[in-house]
Amino acid sequence: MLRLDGATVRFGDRAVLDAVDLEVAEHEIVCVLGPSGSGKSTLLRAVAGLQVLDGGRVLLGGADQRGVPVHRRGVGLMFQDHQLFPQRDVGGNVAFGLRMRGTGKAEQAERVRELLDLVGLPGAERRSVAALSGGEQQRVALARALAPRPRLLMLDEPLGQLDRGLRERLVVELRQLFESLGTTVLAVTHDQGEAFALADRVVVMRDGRIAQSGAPVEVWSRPASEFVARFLGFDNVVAARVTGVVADTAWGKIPVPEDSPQGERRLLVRPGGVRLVPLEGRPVEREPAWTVESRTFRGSHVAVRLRPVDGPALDAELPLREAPEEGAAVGVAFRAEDVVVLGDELP
Ligand SMILES: Nc1ncnc2c1ncn2[C@@H]1O[C@H](COP(=O)(O)OP(=O)(O)OP(=O)(O)O)[C@@H](O)[C@H]1O
Repeated sequence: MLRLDGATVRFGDRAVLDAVDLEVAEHEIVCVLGPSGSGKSTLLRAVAGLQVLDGGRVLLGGADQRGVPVHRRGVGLMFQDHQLFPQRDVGGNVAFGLRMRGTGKAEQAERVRELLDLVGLPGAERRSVAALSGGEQQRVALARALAPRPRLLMLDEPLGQLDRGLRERLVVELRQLFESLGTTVLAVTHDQGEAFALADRVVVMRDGRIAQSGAPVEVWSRPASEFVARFLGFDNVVAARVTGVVADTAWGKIPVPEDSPQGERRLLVRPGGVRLVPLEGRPVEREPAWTVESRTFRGSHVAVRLRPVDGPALDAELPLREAPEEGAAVGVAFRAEDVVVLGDELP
């Protein structure tokens, strides 16, 4: 459906998109994720035809889009601030793309009715958009983008301004809607939760390049690099020397999965993979105690920060009944399946 081939955009001497290769298959939902300024919006704009490439190609359905204007690309766009027309009612907004294409009045009305049903606003045609809540405006913007049946729907921070509860509900609705319609979607967001809930595949960007691409569960469980791990909020990263299935670190010897990269590496320990073990009966000189520096109740678990005798702090996630008091001395063990030996950063 969509292919980017070495797509490059420069502002001055800085490549904001740096030879990006990306494919999106028909019916696939791809979310581009990355910190502010990593080039996500520029990528969308390049696909839409709002940004000219300095190098490489954008292909839609196999056809090079060089010189093809925005309205001829057959893509639907939905931006963060909705950009609804305040002087038009809901129906007028949803019908916009259809009017532009010269669709007949009766067909427009039928399609608008169908889309408002679909996005959960049945019968809202005559309502004023100014009187809608943020979530309702978002639905109208979505209906408007879907009305002309675009072959590719592109969303830029689609739920950006809404409050968290509403976002979490809408993201589930969006996914169900796109699945039932078979819509091909390319979305960008800086919110990992949103990307992981919505996407079949996530693409993590850094400085105009793709740092990792894969199914949500794959990226979550095996971040490719320290950058991706930290971007996903994993802070338990430590230098390690890996030999076979054991890593030597400032946190002691840590078991690692079989077939892990060997030698001098960075190592990620997911907080859920830290276990506490009783100190009694253990030779203290071999297994020095850790101190519980802080504990924070997080609802479903307790986040415990542990400090070794010498070395960086380690975060653990424990069930409430297992969480020790602040200041307690504990022993620590690691589950190999929650340890990831990180790959090298891209050059
Ligand atoms: N027209 C422009 N002229 C100069 N620099 C630009 C222009 N548009 C974007 N940039 C720069 O390109 C970089 C990437 O911008 P882009 O909007 O693609 O990032 P982003 O990942 O979408 O960020 P955000 O999450 O903050 O929207 C930024 O550093 C931005 O300042």
